[in-house]
Amino acid sequence: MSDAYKRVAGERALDYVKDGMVLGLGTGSTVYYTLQKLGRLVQEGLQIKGIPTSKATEVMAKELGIPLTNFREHPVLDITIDGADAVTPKLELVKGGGGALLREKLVAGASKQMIVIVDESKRVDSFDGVSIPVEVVPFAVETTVERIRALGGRPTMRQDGDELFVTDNAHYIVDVTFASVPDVAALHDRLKRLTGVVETGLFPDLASFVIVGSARGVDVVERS
Ligand SMILES: O=C[C@H](O)[C@H](O)[C@H](O)COP(=O)(O)O
Repeated sequence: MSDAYKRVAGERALDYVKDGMVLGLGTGSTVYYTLQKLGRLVQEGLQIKGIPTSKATEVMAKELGIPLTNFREHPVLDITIDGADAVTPKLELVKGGGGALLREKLVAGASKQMIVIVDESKRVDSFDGVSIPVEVVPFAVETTVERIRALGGRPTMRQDGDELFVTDNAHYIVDVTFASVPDVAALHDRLKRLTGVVETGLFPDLASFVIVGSARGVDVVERS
């Protein structure tokens, strides 16, 4: 059922899209449904341009005939539509399950609005024990992992089969859990201060609202 919930949320986000907009195109299995419908709308005449948040999304958008642009031409985007791995009632997000967190954060941060699309399984009360992706440089990665451990995290290097997972930006991902995350922004800041950390998958304040797909249809959740 989760795919049906992803579809309903992913498609609903397009109700907010209008002719002439520049869109941030997120990454993942929920955005998949947004892209499929966006491709159909473009074929029917909708005039938009997109900036993809990953190579995978770029490939899919091109296959679907969605016109693409870049930051040089459009440094400010109207709306980014993207998924998430976990969402709290304050609309704090964990992202990066697909490894695209760095470009996703750059694109969302340059957008007037970020619409997050999830199925209801992504709603959590807190990030206690939730796996948080952290993008790190390969050089001295062992040291960076130990520094993350020293902050109280339980880090695991993300694998891709027998190899380490490599992001679109040629970095690694460390998936980290913390037993208790009382302050999401503070944890992001502590991780970000480590020299080997490029970016974290914690998005404390970027979501404008969240569209949640469930058996009830869709709920639009505002920050509480
Ligand atoms: O790196 C991947 C992204 O942050 C995704 O948006 C996130 O992992 C959610 O993906 P999905 O919609 O496949 O659950």
